[in-house]
Amino acid sequence: MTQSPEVPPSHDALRTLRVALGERSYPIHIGPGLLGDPQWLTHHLAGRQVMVVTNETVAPLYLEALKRGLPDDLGVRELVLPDGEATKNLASVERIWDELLAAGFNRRCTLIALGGGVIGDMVGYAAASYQRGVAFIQVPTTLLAQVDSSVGGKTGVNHPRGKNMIGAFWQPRAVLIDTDTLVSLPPRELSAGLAEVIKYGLIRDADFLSWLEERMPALRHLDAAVLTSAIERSCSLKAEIVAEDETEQGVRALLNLGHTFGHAIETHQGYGHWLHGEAVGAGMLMAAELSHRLGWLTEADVARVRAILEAASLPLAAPADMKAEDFLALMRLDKKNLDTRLRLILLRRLGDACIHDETPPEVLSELLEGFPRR
Ligand SMILES: NC(=O)c1ccc[n+]([C@@H]2O[C@H](COP(=O)([O-])OP(=O)(O)OC[C@H]3O[C@@H](n4cnc5c(N)ncnc54)[C@H](O)[C@@H]3O)[C@@H](O)[C@H]2O)c1
Ligand SMILES: O=C(O)C(=O)C[C@@H](O)[C@H](O)[C@H](O)COP(=O)(O)O
Ligand SMILES: [Zn+2]
Repeated sequence: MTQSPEVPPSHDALRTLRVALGERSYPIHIGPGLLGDPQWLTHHLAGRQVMVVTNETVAPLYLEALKRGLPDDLGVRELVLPDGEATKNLASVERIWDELLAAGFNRRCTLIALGGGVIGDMVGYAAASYQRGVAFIQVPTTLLAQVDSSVGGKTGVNHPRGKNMIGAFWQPRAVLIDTDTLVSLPPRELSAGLAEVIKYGLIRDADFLSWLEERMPALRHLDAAVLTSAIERSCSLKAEIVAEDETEQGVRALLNLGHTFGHAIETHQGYGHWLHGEAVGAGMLMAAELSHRLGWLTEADVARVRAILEAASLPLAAPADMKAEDFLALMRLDKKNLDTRLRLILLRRLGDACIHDETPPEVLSELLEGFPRR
């Protein structure tokens, strides 16, 4: 991951990072006012057939601005889907396939995902599967999508029995992060995004964790400079991990801290009641508590995890209607598991995560039974 020479001198506030994946490498442009500026999107189009896919919340806010950043003579197609995690399913992907076929799109088409992680994951999967793979560009408009889901090429949809169970690794051609889009983001969604930002500090960067602890009020007040630095650091850490292990054979699994518990919560709730970031927030506290029970984190470490999650206004308890057995049944289906062992991402220290498949079942059960409910 390097600073790219593509940064034009006119954009002082602009940063460009690179995800280094050989011939599939791509830039992540980060800065204010990028939507609508023709120099960022045009260059990454595969050909003249372009479809922007977004949702009914994001379209009125940013679709026109995005289209101003595309050549006038393209006749860009638009598809506006319903909003919500509950729509992240194959039926929505089928709608995208149908529109592409109806418009006569061929293998040189480009899909542009404009929205949060739900749109990004679904459009990425539609791109991965349409005619066995076409180009796509991520234009993430939530904090969560800007720091996490738009980078790294995990695409897919939920199944009623399990989160993200159907999908593919398929990298975008570019990621365009216009930080101005965060001004319209509801506070609850901002907090959800902060969960994934905190995750990077917990798994790999203790200095970043301390930096975040000091700046949580500024982040929650949408301080542009602080938010941009947090986005840049998060993308940089994720790009580094993805470049090392694109298809999660090893180190990439660390990005799943809190997710084994969090995905169980989302699936149990039927998707969309708890936000992904909220479920991951509670899941990271569960992982921290378990790491303490295994003798790795101190009580003071766990208190720090709880405090930063609380400062980000994230839940510190699991759903009231979820029993330990509900967690265990869903966790057994987790994609990280090999054979019959549960594989969890735990913390040896703050800033140092590990993959662990030897948690004694009674220790896990005690954690699940004793963890607070709300
Ligand atoms: N592929 C990955 O690596 C990866 C990583 C993390 C999360 N995810 C997935 O991402 C999804 C969560 O993404 P999310 O948190 O962005 O949720 P989301 O896509 O549902 O967006 C959250 C809400 O914000 C709205 N919205 C989007 N941009 C807005 C803006 N600028 N102003 C106002 N409202 C806006 C959306 O319409 C939606 O209502 C989950 O499905 C999760 O599994 C994937
Ligand atoms: O990019 C990754 O790798 C991640 O695990 C990032 C996670 O934040 C994200 O929620 C991802 O979609 C989870 O992937 P899954 O393979 O556990 O479904
Ligand atoms: Zn996540």
